[in-house]
Amino acid sequence: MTEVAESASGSPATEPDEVVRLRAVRKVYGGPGRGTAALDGLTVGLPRGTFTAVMGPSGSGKSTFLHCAAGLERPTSGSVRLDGTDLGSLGERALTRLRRERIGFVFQAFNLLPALTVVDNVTLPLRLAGRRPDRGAVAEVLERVGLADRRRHRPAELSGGQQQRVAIARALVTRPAVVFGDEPTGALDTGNAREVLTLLREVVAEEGRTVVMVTHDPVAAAYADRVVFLSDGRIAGALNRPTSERVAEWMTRLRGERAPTADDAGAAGGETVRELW
Ligand SMILES: Nc1ncnc2c1ncn2[C@@H]1O[C@H](COP(=O)(O)OP(=O)(O)OP(=O)(O)O)[C@@H](O)[C@H]1O
Repeated sequence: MTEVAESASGSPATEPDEVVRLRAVRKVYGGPGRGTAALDGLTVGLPRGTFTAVMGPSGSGKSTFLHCAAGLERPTSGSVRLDGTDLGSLGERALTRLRRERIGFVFQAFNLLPALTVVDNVTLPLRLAGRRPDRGAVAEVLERVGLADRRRHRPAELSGGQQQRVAIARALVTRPAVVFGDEPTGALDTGNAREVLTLLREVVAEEGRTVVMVTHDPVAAAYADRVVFLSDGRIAGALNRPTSERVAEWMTRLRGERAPTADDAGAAGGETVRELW
């Protein structure tokens, strides 16, 4: 986890190297002035080389956050920077190119093409981007996800956990600035989920990749360096070095009548929003 060095004045001496920065992001479906805001002025930064889990009650804005951060949806107002690029300044084609080249996605459904072999599924994003897959890089990524001996298999010949590892290899093969996961373990049994989460942890710890994962599962969230909690489209708080028990406590409070207070954050070993952002 990147720590921000404090100067004598108490302000950060150096900015953490942030891969993603959302500033005052608001997203209103159905147009401004109508409906409620799925994101309501959200400001958050995600340091490079960290694993962040995003949690919150149903409807709190997790998917909308992920979609805005990854350039899949445009905010109604506010800004999103990804790896130094202001996404709002990009037209549709440039945004599509940035998504292909700088972002990896892993979803709950593995979204593999059934007719293609493992290696062809993994290299698809490169080929779509008009790049020739580098054999060494592909072999390396298959080795990383433990599927070097399955390269000629088709998805139907693999377990769910193996299929999700193919999807992770596909997300990693472009060496993206950030990998976004939307419930990546939601369709897996406990053992396969643990394998996939361990793999995500390893690519962060050993390769310095940045992973951001939406999850409903406190056990999954405990694999992250930090859990960011959303409530009603806002940041409700965050936990560094989370345990599943503390994450579950936070979720219980967030599902209750009131949002956690600074006292709750202290009691749960968490940090208040002000301390983090
Ligand atoms: N395309 C859409 N059109 C209209 N409203 C939407 C759309 N997508 C999301 N919303 C609304 O925005 C709010 C936030 O939704 P979002 O899917 O981001 O929440 P979530 O935390 O991911 O929920 P869940 O855990 O149930 O998946 C909800 O009130 C939802 O109904």
